[in-house]
Amino acid sequence: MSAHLNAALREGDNPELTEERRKATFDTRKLADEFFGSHLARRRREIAKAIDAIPELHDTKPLPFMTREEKVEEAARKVFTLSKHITDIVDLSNNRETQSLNEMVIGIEGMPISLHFAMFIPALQGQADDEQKREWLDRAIRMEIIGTYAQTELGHGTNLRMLETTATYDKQNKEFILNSPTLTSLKWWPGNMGKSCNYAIVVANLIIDDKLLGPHSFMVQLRDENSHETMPNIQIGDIGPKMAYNSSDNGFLKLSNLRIPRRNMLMKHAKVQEDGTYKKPPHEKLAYSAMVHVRSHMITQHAMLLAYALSISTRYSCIRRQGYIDPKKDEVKVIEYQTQQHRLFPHIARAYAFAFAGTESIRKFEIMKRSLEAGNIELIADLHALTSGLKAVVTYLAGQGIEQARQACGGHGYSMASYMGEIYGVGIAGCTYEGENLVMMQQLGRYLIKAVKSVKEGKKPTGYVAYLAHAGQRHSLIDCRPNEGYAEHIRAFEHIARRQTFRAAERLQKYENSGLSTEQAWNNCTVELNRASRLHTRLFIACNFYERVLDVEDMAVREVLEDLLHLHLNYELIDIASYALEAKKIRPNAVSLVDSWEITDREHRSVLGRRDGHVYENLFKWAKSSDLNQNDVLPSHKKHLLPMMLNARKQSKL
Ligand SMILES: CCC/C=C/C(=O)SCCNC(=O)CCNC(=O)[C@H](O)C(C)(C)COP(=O)([O-])OP(=O)([O-])OC[C@H]1O[C@@H](n2cnc3c(N)ncnc32)[C@H](O)[C@@H]1OP(=O)([O-])[O-]
Ligand SMILES: Cc1cc2nc3c(=O)[nH]c(=O)nc-3n(C[C@H](O)[C@H](O)[C@H](O)COP(=O)(O)OP(=O)(O)OC[C@H]3O[C@@H](n4cnc5c(N)ncnc54)[C@H](O)[C@@H]3O)c2cc1C
Repeated sequence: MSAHLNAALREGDNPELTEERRKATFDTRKLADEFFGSHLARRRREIAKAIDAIPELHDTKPLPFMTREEKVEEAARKVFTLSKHITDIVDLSNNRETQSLNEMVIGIEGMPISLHFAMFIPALQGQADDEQKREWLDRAIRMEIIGTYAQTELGHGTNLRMLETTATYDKQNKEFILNSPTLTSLKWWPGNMGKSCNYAIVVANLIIDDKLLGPHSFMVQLRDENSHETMPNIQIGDIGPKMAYNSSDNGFLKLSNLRIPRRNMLMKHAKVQEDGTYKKPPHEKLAYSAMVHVRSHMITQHAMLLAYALSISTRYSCIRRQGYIDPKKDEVKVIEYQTQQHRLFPHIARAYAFAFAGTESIRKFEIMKRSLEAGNIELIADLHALTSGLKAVVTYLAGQGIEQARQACGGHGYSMASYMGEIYGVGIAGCTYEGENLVMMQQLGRYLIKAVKSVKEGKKPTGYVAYLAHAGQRHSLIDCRPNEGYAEHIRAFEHIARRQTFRAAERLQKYENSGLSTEQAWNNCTVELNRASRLHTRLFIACNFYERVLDVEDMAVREVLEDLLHLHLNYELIDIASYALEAKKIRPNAVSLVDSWEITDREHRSVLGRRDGHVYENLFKWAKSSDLNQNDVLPSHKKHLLPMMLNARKQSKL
């Protein structure tokens, strides 16, 4: 490719990076079109330009230099400023555009209305009936009210059936009485609940006539709409600092026999009539729809966090020179080391693979939503299984990739100037929220076991589990030759996933036959089952990547994506079996592959990942701006250390 076509080339950049960009074999804009989809890629460029022109939307100082209070204030200031400009910049009905705007302006550390958009509005859309939507959804979209999703409690997050918050129906007054009967029943963790929100969808166990009917969703007003003071019978507050996400006020909530009208239970699916008659939802788990919504969107978000970390460390690896490969020549860029390439490139391939899988999971969610609107509940189980597996595998592997990217930056990677610590902290939170990863793996495990049972009954499952019914002709990878093309790799993947799934199913059967209870037998097999879920999900990601690459029209882009696909399939197979690895072809395109993510410096917030590559002068500038450098001698030094030393000196003179 001729250099002038590389959109990332600019005058005045660090020559080390310019040299890299001149080597690109493809147009980074065209690859960005594939990574994001051409509409979003174009819109992201327009959004970045619009933000450049509005100084109030820029960070007032680097976020790592701010205290928690300053971060919370900064996020609130930006949300307010954005509210004046947002409709000029993005189409509010487009989730991914709005998400990109948030990432560029506010960043990844949280903001006062994260949960409002991530769960409060989706829960209303999925669970409120038409009349309730008219009452709350429109106001929520206009941001007249700000809400959150309050489900997790101090004592229970995973096991939703044991939530202790109760909603008892009082027929006489046609009200629900919401109560937190114990310390462990306090709602704990909901984002923005501590200080920012004035409403919450509270998940509570419904009780009618002393009968426990399971978790249901209730609209609760937390604060006065004018004074923002806490409403009577409610206690709320912030749960304190966390590993990351410290711009967000995750909160606690205690409800003391709070009375709310009957119509505050979200009644699109389950219903409670005035006389207390209960109508079951058409699918038992429809009340969990907001979680499935978030899980299906988490895949692209975590692909992006991985992309942030990798573009920082790939660019930095091309300006960092250290050591020699040929002692007669200059010190080399650290990217030249085979180990550095091995450390970074498979994760670059994964970032692309995850982004494509994320686009697919969002597409599947939209299809399920439309079919549900038409009264069809068939797709719910498939989507729950798919998103449970993807959420768990992608958040875990992305976290590993971010940590490798940090280590690839050496000492400077440990400074917050790189921003790696925050990206990692935010990334790994995804392993826990929206369902702890190992628990979500078991949800997919249940689905796989059912599929095995149906294969054994002579049926042919369809969709993502169809491969379980294919007779595995080969029993060992020894027969598998990579020169038969990528389809052969996929078959090897299928073979490994199928073998593990059958192994787990057989072990489960053995324990069940031995007289153990279903639950005990299940617990004895969960390591094997989770392994099967992990392999199944990695097969899905690989397969989706393969099919996606076949669709690419631009030949230069297709070629580089095929290089990544080749690396991905081999690396993943090595990770799950033993196989050959080929990473050298990626080297000339390394910087351009990360440039294609078109992450702006404003969005990166990283000195090491600067697009222009001028790292060292800016690291020095960064260090000088530390609060600790504002005084030559720190007050704390004068107060504690200096007297200590003076005292020691005095003592030694005695
Ligand atoms: C920005 C984000 C901030 C973060 C926010 C949060 O974290 S918010 C808080 C996030 N919190 C969490 O994420 C909490 C995580 N915990 C949970 O989601 C659930 O309690 C559970 C899924 C672990 C178990 O639930 P359980 O004990 O009720 O169920 P079970 O295991 O006995 O299975 C029974 C059947 O139900 C099926 N099924 C289950 N879920 C779904 C679904 N969504 N759809 C469809 N189906 C579903 C399952 O497949 C099984 O089907 P089968 O095989 O019988 O045909
Ligand atoms: C940053 C962040 C934001 C959050 N935001 C929200 C929010 O907005 N709203 C909200 O309601 N909640 C929120 N949460 C809470 C979150 O959803 C829960 O913490 C999460 O679902 C995990 O549940 P837990 O804390 O009960 O973990 P636990 O279940 O206590 O997990 C502890 C360990 O037990 C294991 N374990 C538990 N059950 C099983 C099982 N059945 N089989 C095998 N192993 C098991 C897990 O694998 C894990 O190793 C947030 C959490 C975080 C970290």
